[in-house]
Amino acid sequence: MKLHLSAPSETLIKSDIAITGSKSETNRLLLLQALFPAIKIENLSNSDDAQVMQEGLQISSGTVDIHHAGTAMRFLTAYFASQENKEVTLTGSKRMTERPIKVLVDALRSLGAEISYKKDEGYPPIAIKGKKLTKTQVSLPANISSQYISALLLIAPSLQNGLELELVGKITSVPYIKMTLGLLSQIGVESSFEGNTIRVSPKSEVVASTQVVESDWSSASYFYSIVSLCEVGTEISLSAYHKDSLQGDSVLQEIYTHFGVETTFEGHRIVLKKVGNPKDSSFTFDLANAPDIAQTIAVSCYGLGVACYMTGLHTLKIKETDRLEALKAELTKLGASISVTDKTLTLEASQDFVKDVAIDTYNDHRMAMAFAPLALKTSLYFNDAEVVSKSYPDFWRDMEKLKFQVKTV
Ligand SMILES: O=C(O)C1=C[C@@H](OP(=O)(O)O)[C@@H](O)[C@H](O)C1
Ligand SMILES: C=C(OP(=O)(O)O)C(=O)O
Repeated sequence: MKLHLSAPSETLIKSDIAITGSKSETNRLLLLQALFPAIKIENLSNSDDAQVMQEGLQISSGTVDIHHAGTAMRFLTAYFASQENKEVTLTGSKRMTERPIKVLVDALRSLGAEISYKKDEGYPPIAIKGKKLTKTQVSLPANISSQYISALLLIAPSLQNGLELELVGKITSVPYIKMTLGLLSQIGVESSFEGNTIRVSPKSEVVASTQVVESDWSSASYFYSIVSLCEVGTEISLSAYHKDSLQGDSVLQEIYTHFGVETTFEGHRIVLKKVGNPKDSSFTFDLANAPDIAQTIAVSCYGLGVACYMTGLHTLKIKETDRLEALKAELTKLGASISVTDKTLTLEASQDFVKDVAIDTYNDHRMAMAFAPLALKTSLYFNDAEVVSKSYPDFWRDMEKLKFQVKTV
């Protein structure tokens, strides 16, 4: 589906949007629910990634296709490896077969798991014969993806003696590890995270509880970007959020103050208000703790005509696409001066927006959604605009609620 997107006729926006549950929290809780059926979940993410996770958890044998969902791939690998009577092949989209899984497979094998590669060593598809995992200690590199660590932590309470993880190297995407431990704590599982060691206690059953998923902060990022590019006075409210979020992307509240966006809580709604212009002409951000909002911020900076230098982007190359190269290609088409390394991005200040560029989305939901706010500066086309469903199926409908003109072409 190709879309044409142009700005609302009025760029002083006042609107309310409801966002569904965090896909990261949802996919963790779905796995925990499979291990501990006393858990009930509310405000589930309606994303494709949560859907494939739910479907995957129903299967006991045969092939599970998790499409583009990184968390589902990694979390289900650990789950099936620890389930004695299940035997599956886990596969996914072409891109998924290029996203590394060796660190997790090695760690699970060292715990006693039986996993083999069906094609390329180190990458999906993988065949898993579930087994009772009896070892209790494992050491793994922590600088490639935190999802490997979260996957092990999620199955840890179901192992007879719990698990001790030794994290080697610089730990990346730390808030996602803390989110996993936070959710374990919410269901009554004890853990500790000191230095490079994480310990999780075993738990044979949990007390029945209803876990209400907080809405997705990564999805909120696109509205932060929109508000930053609108007139002073613009106000968008989003539901439902907490001040004490488990999601690292809630750092948006702080980051967007630099671009004149103020966040206030009204009960469980956040109100994003444009109160002024960017405080500087050049910004530096380290996004090692919040990699999923890098694209949003880069495009906001371009739209605002400010320069930015971003570090901590080493995980971007192995996500839905090589996000650094994709950002470079699409921003360059729009007229930007941008350079990237394998972990940084440098954008020069400029405000020359080429009109009606067709943004390529590279099977990456965040490429589409991150560029959409730029329609406030110049009209754009989006190729394969349906990619948004990976995390936010209602995205284009919500853009229409804000009175953006969304036309299928
Ligand atoms: O655990 C999670 O839910 C996630 C962890 C992050 O991945 P990395 O740890 O690979 O950076 C993030 O990019 C991804 O969207 C979701
Ligand atoms: C990187 C992402 O997802 P995943 O790794 O779970 O595919 C994302 O949603 O930005």
